[in-house]
Amino acid sequence: MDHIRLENISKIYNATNTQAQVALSLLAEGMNSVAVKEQTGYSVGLYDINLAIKAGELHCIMGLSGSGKSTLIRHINRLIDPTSGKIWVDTAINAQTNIAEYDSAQATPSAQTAFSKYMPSTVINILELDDKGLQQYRQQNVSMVFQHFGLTPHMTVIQNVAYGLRVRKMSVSERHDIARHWLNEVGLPNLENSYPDELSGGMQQRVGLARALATDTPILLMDEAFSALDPLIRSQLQDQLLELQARLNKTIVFITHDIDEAVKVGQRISILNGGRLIQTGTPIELRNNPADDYVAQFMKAKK
Ligand SMILES: Nc1ncnc2c1ncn2[C@@H]1O[C@H](COP(=O)(O)OP(=O)(O)OP(=O)(O)O)[C@@H](O)[C@H]1O
Repeated sequence: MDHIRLENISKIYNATNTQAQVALSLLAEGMNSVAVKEQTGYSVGLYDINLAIKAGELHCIMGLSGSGKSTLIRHINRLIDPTSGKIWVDTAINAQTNIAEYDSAQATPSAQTAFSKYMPSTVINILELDDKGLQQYRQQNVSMVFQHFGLTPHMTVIQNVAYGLRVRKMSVSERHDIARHWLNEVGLPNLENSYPDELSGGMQQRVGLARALATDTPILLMDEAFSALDPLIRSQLQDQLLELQARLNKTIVFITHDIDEAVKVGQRISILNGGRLIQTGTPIELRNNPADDYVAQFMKAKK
């Protein structure tokens, strides 16, 4: 069952719609994003991305610097709006959904038609949301873990973790109970009254993870979340994420430029190059059947 589907998503930065059409036409003719930038002056974030992310999968987005990874993930919570395309999200899916049951209850002849034909009321194009709808979508469906943690320095650890719950009409003690639970889950009990700068990088990112998990959203976006950490700590957090994912069953979109990390944590990996989606597959599919040299080089670089 698809949870998120990007349909013909393109993003041309700093261009009006008319200006962007010039860049899009060149891209449609096969010109690469560097040449398009040289010729038009516009940066290509993404071009014609079609990608379905399944409910409950940990999906890695891989690619070199500038390939469009951050641009892609930021479309899913609409920190960035595309130049063109649609973004479908099934808002009926939550982490508690028994995906197997849900799947068999839906007649799904193909992934392509499942969204529009069989789940019309819960599958929404998030680009059509108004401000209130967008706020609600963000609160209920999607949370994010950032590369540089993004913690608020003057708040204690527990206040940081409970922060996302403030918008829900919950008492402080309720919010703190939930925050305490998640701090425990990420292996950080007894640090609730510390401040972020008293913690190591690895601990700060555990707080970032606990904060994202505390909101109980079904979609978790992780943008190079472990990239700033030492290899050993990074590996521990990868293990912890896999262990949590096995229990929580969230849909996780995980950006990394490290193929070893992608192969370790990703059930499927999508590889971007110059704003284009080159290939999506399991690590084994990518290794055995790379779509081009770029993918082959990545898979060869794997330790
Ligand atoms: N705000 C912006 N204005 C103009 N161009 C941008 C902007 N953000 C990104 N770009 C361009 O879009 C392309 C994709 O950038 P993006 O940051 O999505 O790539 P990335 O794969 O996440 O890179 P990195 O690994 O370095 O973070 C790049 O050419 C970049 O220069």
